Amino acid sequence: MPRQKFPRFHAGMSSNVVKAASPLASAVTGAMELSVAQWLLVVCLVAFPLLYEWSVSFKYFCKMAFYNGWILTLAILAIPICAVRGRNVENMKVLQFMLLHIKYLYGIKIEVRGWENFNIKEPYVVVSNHQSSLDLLGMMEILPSRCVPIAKRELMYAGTAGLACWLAGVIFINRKKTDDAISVMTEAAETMLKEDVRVWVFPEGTRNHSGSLLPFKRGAFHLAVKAQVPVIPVVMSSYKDFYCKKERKFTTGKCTVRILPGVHTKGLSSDDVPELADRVRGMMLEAFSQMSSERPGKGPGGVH
Ligand SMILES: CCCCCCCCCCCCCCCCC(=O)SCCNC(=O)CCNC(=O)[C@H](O)C(C)(C)COP(=O)(O)OP(=O)(O)OC[C@H]1O[C@@H](n2cnc3c(N)ncnc32)[C@H](O)[C@@H]1OP(=O)(O)O
Ligand SMILES: CCCCCCCC/C=C\CCCCCCCC(=O)OC[C@@H](O)COP(=O)(O)O
Repeated sequence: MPRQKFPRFHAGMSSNVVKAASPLASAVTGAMELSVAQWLLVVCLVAFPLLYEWSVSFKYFCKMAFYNGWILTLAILAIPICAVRGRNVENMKVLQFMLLHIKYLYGIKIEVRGWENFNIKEPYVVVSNHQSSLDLLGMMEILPSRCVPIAKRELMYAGTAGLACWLAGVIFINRKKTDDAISVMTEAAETMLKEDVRVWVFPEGTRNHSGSLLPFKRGAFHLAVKAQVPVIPVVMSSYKDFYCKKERKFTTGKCTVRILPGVHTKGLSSDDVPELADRVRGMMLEAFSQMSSERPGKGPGGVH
């Protein structure tokens, strides 16, 4: 004879009794039924917002991780769209369009001054200061049409972002091999004229958040002199009020981007490059200090 199976209702019955008795006890019983994984999830869901609001560093890491992760994700969408055209500077418009909203996500207000200085039909070289990877926001705000940045070669290997950059015609240079970098930039001078392309260079050659400008590398100026095209300096104001890598600070804030009048290079030769580079750096430093002193409640001493 098959053994009769009795429904095992004892546990259920007792919990029903408890549930009826008190909602608190019911919650406790419910919690006791959670698996370890569910417990971990609950702890994370509670701890994350608390930690995010309480710790400035945690907030900084989350915001930076999301910034990079979001760009890598957007690049997944951008790649097939760009791939239709193949490697083409027009693809930079796709990247620009897809990146423009990020400033809203981060509550960064960008004010642009000097738009009229970009009203030049011929190709030119844009040179700008380089504080952090957040420069991408200011860059995308004003990027002229058919303009490609020069970037360190390592960026090409940054997963989907690297591929998207390559498809958009970003010029990669190997900073460890000066001769290679120079020959890539010499080729760029020819391409600028032949294909009506503008080039964006960070003449400091690396990120610098010291509150001033590093000495300029000369590649951008050789490039402009070789192509005999103007150099247009662009200055992004200090991020210090809302972003500081050292202090792990990243809040909302405002950045001013100033496009300065172009500096002509017609008739200049490579001998004139050091003087040209110094002159442009002087203009940018002056604009940078001026913008810093305009910050509400801050004198020029506010910049370190
Ligand atoms: C929706 C999805 C989106 C996904 C992705 C989104 C991304 C969107 C795209 C955005 C990309 C943004 C990328 C930003 C990345 C920024 C960077 O990577 S910055 C770092 C790279 N850039 C630079 O380094 C540019 C500035 N550097 C230079 O110009 C340098 O001069 C150099 C050419 C790299 C060489 O540097 P170095 O080796 O340090 O040597 P120098 O001392 O500067 O020069 C030595 C010597 O050579 C002369 N010289 C330099 N350049 C030239 C030249 N073109 N022609 C001739 N001669 C040159 C120089 O004058 C020196 O000689 P001198 O006698 O001492 O004067
Ligand atoms: C599967 C591989 C995953 C790789 C993950 C890489 C994460 C990067 C993700 C997104 C890239 C965002 C593009 C940001 C563009 C800005 C680049 C930038 O600012 O480069 C710094 C360079 O100018 C100077 O470098 P150094 O200061 O000399 O150092």
